[in-house]
Amino acid sequence: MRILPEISRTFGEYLLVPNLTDEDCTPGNVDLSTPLVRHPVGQESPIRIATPLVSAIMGAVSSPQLAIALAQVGGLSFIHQNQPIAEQAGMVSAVKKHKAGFRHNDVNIEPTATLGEADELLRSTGRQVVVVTDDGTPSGLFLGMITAQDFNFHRHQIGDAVETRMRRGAALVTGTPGMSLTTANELLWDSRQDVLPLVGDDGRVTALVQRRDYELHKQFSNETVDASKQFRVGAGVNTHDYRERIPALVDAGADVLCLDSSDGYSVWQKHVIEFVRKEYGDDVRIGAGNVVDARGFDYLAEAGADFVKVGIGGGSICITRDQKGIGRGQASALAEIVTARDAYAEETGMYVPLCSDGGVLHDSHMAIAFAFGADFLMLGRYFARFTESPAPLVKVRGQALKEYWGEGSARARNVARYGQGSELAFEEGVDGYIPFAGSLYDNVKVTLAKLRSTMVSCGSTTLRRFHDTAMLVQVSQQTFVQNSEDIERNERPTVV
Ligand SMILES: NC(=O)C1=CN([C@@H]2O[C@H](COP(=O)(O)OP(=O)(O)OC[C@H]3O[C@@H](n4cnc5c(N)ncnc54)[C@H](O)[C@@H]3O)[C@@H](O)[C@H]2O)C=CC1
Ligand SMILES: O=c1[nH]c(=O)c2[nH+]cn([C@@H]3O[C@H](COP(=O)(O)O)[C@@H](O)[C@H]3O)c2[nH]1
Ligand SMILES: [K+]
Repeated sequence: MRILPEISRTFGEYLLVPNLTDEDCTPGNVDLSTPLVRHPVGQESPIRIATPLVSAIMGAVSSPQLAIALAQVGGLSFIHQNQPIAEQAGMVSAVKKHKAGFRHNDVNIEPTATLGEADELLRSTGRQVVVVTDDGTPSGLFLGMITAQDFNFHRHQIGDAVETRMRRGAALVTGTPGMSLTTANELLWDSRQDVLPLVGDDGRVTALVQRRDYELHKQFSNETVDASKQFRVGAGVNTHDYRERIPALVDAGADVLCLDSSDGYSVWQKHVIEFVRKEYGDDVRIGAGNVVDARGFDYLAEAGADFVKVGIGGGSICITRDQKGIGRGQASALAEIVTARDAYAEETGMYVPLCSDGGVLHDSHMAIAFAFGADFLMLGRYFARFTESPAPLVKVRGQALKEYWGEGSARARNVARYGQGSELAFEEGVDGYIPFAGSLYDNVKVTLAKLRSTMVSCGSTTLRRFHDTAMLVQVSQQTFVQNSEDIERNERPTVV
């Protein structure tokens, strides 16, 4: 037995002390881009992301819709692996089919369906338009489009047919498959339509170009896309069915894989990385974890992991520390592993990025994690709160909430991992609710503005410099209560 000579610390126990801010150090000059996968020191990582945030490998968090939104703002999602292989591969390919600027046509309805059904489809998918095809499928013949502006239940009956209100194909301006995005956008603006369908010679819709996407593209010019302008997407894998799951995900177009486990310091993870290298060389990138000390990092880096994920028991839905008694404060774990990462880079010439996973409760914790030296952050609770997450939105006593459950909870039905048949021996996660926070686009914008502002106060315009020069101080509990304890909060609505 050995006891580490330290107290295990979390993000909330630290504050940053500002450094000198000079004329060039402005929020507009801050570059938040970061390497995602291993690369020789001094060279570019083969995959970089402009926004250093990735969504957790969780059923309540990472769906195609969230993955597309997050890629639009420069981050990356990891589609969860706690589902049949074909379903996960289907989600990956749904993201890949969504070329930036060109939306995959996947929400369709028959002309004889009711306006009530069209309304439900618009709401449940969060889309602006439903494409009407003769058989209601994406491969049916294009007949027209229906949007929320085309009907109103004060004027029209819920049971009226879609064909009574849809805009007919003949009256719409359409584009042709293969046209450039610039041409398509020109047509869209000339037509004054919100959506331009691209219709092939066979009368089928291949893609949609939306005005909202154009505006988003202008707003977020740092989309995470591959060489053919398709959004990048990651996928979780496990150490059990990887021989079948990995080839299916690679075929579906996954850009990067990540082992999803509470404990990555195992020979099982080494076997999976070896499998990937043998089958695909460096063409397929795979992150590994989670670990909480330098031994775990060195083992996975040596095994060839493309990035290493840090964090055991720090997640908002985690009960691993109670159930198994394993874990470590996220700040302490990161501090040790950052040193190991830099030593490994020095010795081998290979930089293996670190992902800090879990435990971000406030936006300020993100800044602390980057100051400690994380290359990017994986977030569960943060993204589950948004409109785009797959978690159901519910109302409890008038408050809008999103459901959020851990991958180790009974709800996730992650029974295979324990190798104990259909009985889940014990739970390792919570199944609960968190306050609904609105759209990912609005929230990420505010979060990144805060991060830029913190970095400016600390005199840094890059994450690396921020880490190299950050001065952190450990605080007493009293520091947080002292300045607001006798103020009654004025409950004005705020952006979370
Ligand atoms: N980050 C965290 O603190 C935590 C995360 N979770 C999440 O819960 C989910 C499940 O995680 P785990 O329970 O760690 O799943 P896991 O599948 O990695 O491990 C479950 C058990 O199976 C064993 N095992 C793994 N591969 C094996 C193989 N090929 N042959 C024989 N035995 C093997 C492991 O040693 C372990 O005892 C993941 O989504 C994870 O992210 C759960 C708890 C904590
Ligand atoms: O103890 C746990 N039981 C679970 O059921 C569970 N599910 C996910 N995770 C881990 O938590 C991370 C997300 O954490 P946050 O919500 O704090 O962002 C995730 O990224 C995971 O690392 C779990 N941990
Ligand atoms: K272990």
